Amino acid sequence: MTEDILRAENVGKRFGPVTALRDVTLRLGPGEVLGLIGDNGAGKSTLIKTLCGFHRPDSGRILIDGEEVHLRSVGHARSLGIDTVYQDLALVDQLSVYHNMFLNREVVRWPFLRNRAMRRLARQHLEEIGVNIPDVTVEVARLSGGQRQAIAVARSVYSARRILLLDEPLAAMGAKEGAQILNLIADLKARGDIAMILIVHNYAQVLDVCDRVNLLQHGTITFDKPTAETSLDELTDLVVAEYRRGRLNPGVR
Ligand SMILES: Nc1ncnc2c1ncn2[C@@H]1O[C@H](COP(=O)(O)OP(=O)(O)OP(=O)(O)O)[C@@H](O)[C@H]1O
Repeated sequence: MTEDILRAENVGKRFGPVTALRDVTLRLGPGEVLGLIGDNGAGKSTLIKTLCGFHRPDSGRILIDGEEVHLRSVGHARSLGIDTVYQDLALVDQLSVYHNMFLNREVVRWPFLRNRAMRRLARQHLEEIGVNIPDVTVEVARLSGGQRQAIAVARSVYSARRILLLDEPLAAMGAKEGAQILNLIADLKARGDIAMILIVHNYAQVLDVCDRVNLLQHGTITFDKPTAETSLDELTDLVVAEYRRGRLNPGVR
């Protein structure tokens, strides 16, 4: 069996009285695309933020290539090859599109930033993925939600080296932009050298682009199957059943 590139074992995370993650065990194989689904508040974002070094787990452990790591920060995780696209984006509103695309990895010929090169590369990257931003020098504050999302995804896709975590990359996207991002994820997957975990609410999209799917319920993974062995009906039934149970037994957290 190939070794998992990323693994969480019995990870727990609490926020005061709320148990956001309970005994989460998750694995990600090299080049694999894992879809993470679950109800609102199930703990999906908390799990991504724990795997990318933003939150420290209260219990359990995280392993990269079979070796336990203690992620100290997002920067530390990035240095180990884990890049993230957050739900709440982390673009700098006052900076231009191209500056945002190269944030923290500016093209420099010491001591000067190579603005012209960054503008050209930003234009080229966006064009390659079919995202239409007419002017890469405008501040991102002036762009639509979908365009901002596209820039955040494009930025990570071009800098990702081993593991890319995407928290709802398709939120705030129109159908066309969403399809472009899905194509981009499919292209990256075809390259075969980047493993991804993807939070997506649309199960048809999960089945389209992911190799395996995990369902998170009340902070625990309760379902883990290759997408080839499941269906839209099964995924929908799981969530409807959970919804019924949750409404009948509130406070199970
Ligand atoms: N920083 C925080 N402080 C306190 N509670 C938090 C914090 N982050 C998350 N939570 C709580 O942890 C639980 C899981 O939240 P999380 O955002 O991980 O869920 P989610 O599955 O990503 O939901 P959604 O699909 O709505 O984004 C929720 O009850 C949430 O209120």
